[in-house]
Amino acid sequence: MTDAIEDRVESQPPQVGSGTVHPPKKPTDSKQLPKGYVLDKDGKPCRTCNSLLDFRKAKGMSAAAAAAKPVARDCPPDVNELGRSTWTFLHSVAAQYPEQATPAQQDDMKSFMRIFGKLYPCWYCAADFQEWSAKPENTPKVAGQEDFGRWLCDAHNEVNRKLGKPEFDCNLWKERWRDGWNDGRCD
Ligand SMILES: Cc1cc2nc3c(=O)[nH]c(=O)nc-3n(C[C@H](O)[C@H](O)[C@H](O)COP(=O)(O)OP(=O)(O)OC[C@H]3O[C@@H](n4cnc5c(N)ncnc54)[C@H](O)[C@@H]3O)c2cc1C
Repeated sequence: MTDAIEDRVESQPPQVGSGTVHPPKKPTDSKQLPKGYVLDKDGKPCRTCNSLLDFRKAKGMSAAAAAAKPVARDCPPDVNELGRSTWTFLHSVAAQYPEQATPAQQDDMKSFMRIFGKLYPCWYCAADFQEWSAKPENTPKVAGQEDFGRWLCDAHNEVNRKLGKPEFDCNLWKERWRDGWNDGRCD
């Protein structure tokens, strides 16, 4: 590992706009950044760490212009689109996971979640997820579909709580992600 990479990995990523937590390496004028705006590990604007609105404002657009500009569908995701797509993928993986997983499938799932936690492309989301799932009571439950689906629902609810969103009723995870709602609207 080169010095430059070591430095980047070991240094705390910068957060500006929420009050200076860690100064960016390439100084940015924090007064121009929206409150709570998160920079990437190199101190540059980070699209997958922020809402599109804040990303636009950080690039100098007024709040009104940022809100009024249409959202093109074929652009890189912001933190919300990335999150929605990722949860869709993860809950769908849970919905297809075997009811009783073999030891090899359980190992695969544990590895997958461990690597997922390292690679998720919103650095502070990934860090919080890794910290939560490293606690003994929160390690992935991979024995079978019900276990894993409920564990994932709990993980998602942890993020919902952090963001001040309502918790999802985990008794309903299969209706939401596997079978469709009992009222038939997904048929
Ligand atoms: C690992 C991870 C960590 C994240 N961390 C952050 C973060 O730190 N900060 C941040 O701003 N964003 C974070 N996000 C993104 C965030 O979770 C949301 O995806 C984003 O805010 C968009 O939310 P949403 O309201 O569209 O619905 P989402 O939360 O994306 O949910 C999509 C749909 O899933 C269903 N759902 C909701 N909760 C549950 C549940 N518990 N179990 C099963 N189904 C459920 C609902 O039908 C909902 O409409 C993270 C995403 C992931 C995958």
